[in-house]
Amino acid sequence: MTKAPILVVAGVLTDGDSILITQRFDSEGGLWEFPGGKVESGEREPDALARELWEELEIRVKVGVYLTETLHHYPTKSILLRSYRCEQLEGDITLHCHQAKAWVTQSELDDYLFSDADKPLVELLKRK
Ligand SMILES: Nc1nc2c([nH]c(=O)n2[C@H]2C[C@H](O)[C@@H](COP(=O)(O)OP(=O)(O)OP(=O)(O)O)O2)c(=O)[nH]1
Repeated sequence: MTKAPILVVAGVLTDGDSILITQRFDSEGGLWEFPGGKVESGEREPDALARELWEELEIRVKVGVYLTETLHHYPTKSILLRSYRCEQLEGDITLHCHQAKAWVTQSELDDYLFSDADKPLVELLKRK
């Protein structure tokens, strides 16, 4: 039987022309992604995203417009990745769950290796 996909929310924060991306630890594959995480049972997606960005980056955000979703099947699990624009309200970014962060322009996104689930979002951001 196929397992239900894991619902994951990801935030796209911008500063001028730059977009924030974060890198998972090498022990987790070392790929780049958009910060966020799993939605807990009963949680609204924007609340989950705001919680994750606080836990992962120590920033308070306002979750804005929904961008896109991708259903991606990894060998051991399926992820439904739903992304939203976010606006930083408070705090200085402190990494708790990633080994690095980068602020990149649209054209620089291609220089980073993203999780497969993120590729449609990356393509969307390159066109925006
Ligand atoms: N946050 C995030 N996760 C992503 C992205 N792309 C992608 O495939 N994933 C996957 C990696 C993980 O398998 C899953 C998210 O798990 P996570 O470990 O970040 O979430 P979490 O903080 O709630 O996890 P945990 O407490 O259970 O460890 O989604 C992305 O852009 N952002």
